[in-house]
Amino acid sequence: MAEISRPTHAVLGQNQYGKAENRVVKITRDGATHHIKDLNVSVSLSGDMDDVHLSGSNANVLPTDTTKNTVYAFAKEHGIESAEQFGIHLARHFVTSQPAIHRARIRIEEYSWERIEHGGEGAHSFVRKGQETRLAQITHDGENWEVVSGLKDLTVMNSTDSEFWGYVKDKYTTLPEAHDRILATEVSGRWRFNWTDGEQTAPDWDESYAQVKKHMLAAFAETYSLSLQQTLYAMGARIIDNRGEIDEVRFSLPNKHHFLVDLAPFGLKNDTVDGGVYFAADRPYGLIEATILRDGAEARIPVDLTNL
Ligand SMILES: O=c1[nH]c(=O)c2[nH]c(=O)[nH]c2[nH]1
Repeated sequence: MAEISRPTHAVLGQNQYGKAENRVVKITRDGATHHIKDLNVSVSLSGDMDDVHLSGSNANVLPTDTTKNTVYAFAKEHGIESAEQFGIHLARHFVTSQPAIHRARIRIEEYSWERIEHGGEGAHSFVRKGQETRLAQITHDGENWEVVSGLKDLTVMNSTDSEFWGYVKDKYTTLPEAHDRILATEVSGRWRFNWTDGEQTAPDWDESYAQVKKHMLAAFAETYSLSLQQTLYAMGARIIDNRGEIDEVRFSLPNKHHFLVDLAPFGLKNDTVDGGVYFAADRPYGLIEATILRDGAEARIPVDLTNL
């Protein structure tokens, strides 16, 4: 092979590779009753990959095509118990079976389906749930594990019990103070587990997810809100206080503004008191983001959740 000359001033930095967005749908048959797991799995591997970048030798490269095949083969051979468990299994496989691969990161989006209830035969018809997308990211370096679970696109609204006033006013401030407003957001959240040692019993991933979502929604509903920031903190703190397996929570919450429409030109009074008519603005939107940590824990979830 011809030696490729190296640029003199260039040094290879962080690199990773793998097959992104493997869409895998697994049907499990239990007689006439079927079950669906519908995932989007992205594999990212790193390790001794200098040669492939610097000299073009592929001797250490497990093809991305193989990583794709592994995702499908594992779904068939081992099934998909939960996104987290499937990701752990894949990450362990890549790191332990390939000497040149020292770190595997598996990202999974899970789309949920619910059964179509009908009078006919069989239980094999489903409708895609329009609610949130469940997320999981599993990282393994041969020794430690990091599992971050989450969700996105969970839209929630409180039609009262929200105020926003007492804020700083400068010469550009026009926002009227609100003593009864709509509070709506599309929750994007991530939470990091303190399970890092593969020898220790792993959490029940599905139960944990269900409980985190329950606490998050209960805190949203039950918090009398003086700002979306306050509601966000209440949501995160409630998770930390109720779920001992979680050390860190991060939220990115767009404030989905609802503005009372001025109906005075039509002789109509429009206020919140007797049920208002609102304009639901899609942009621009306030964007409120924060991390809530267990006391003493280290922040590891990226600040920008689009990077996870
Ligand atoms: O809950 C809110 N937090 C803000 O920081 C803010 N800023 C704003 O204009 N409206 C709101 N609402």
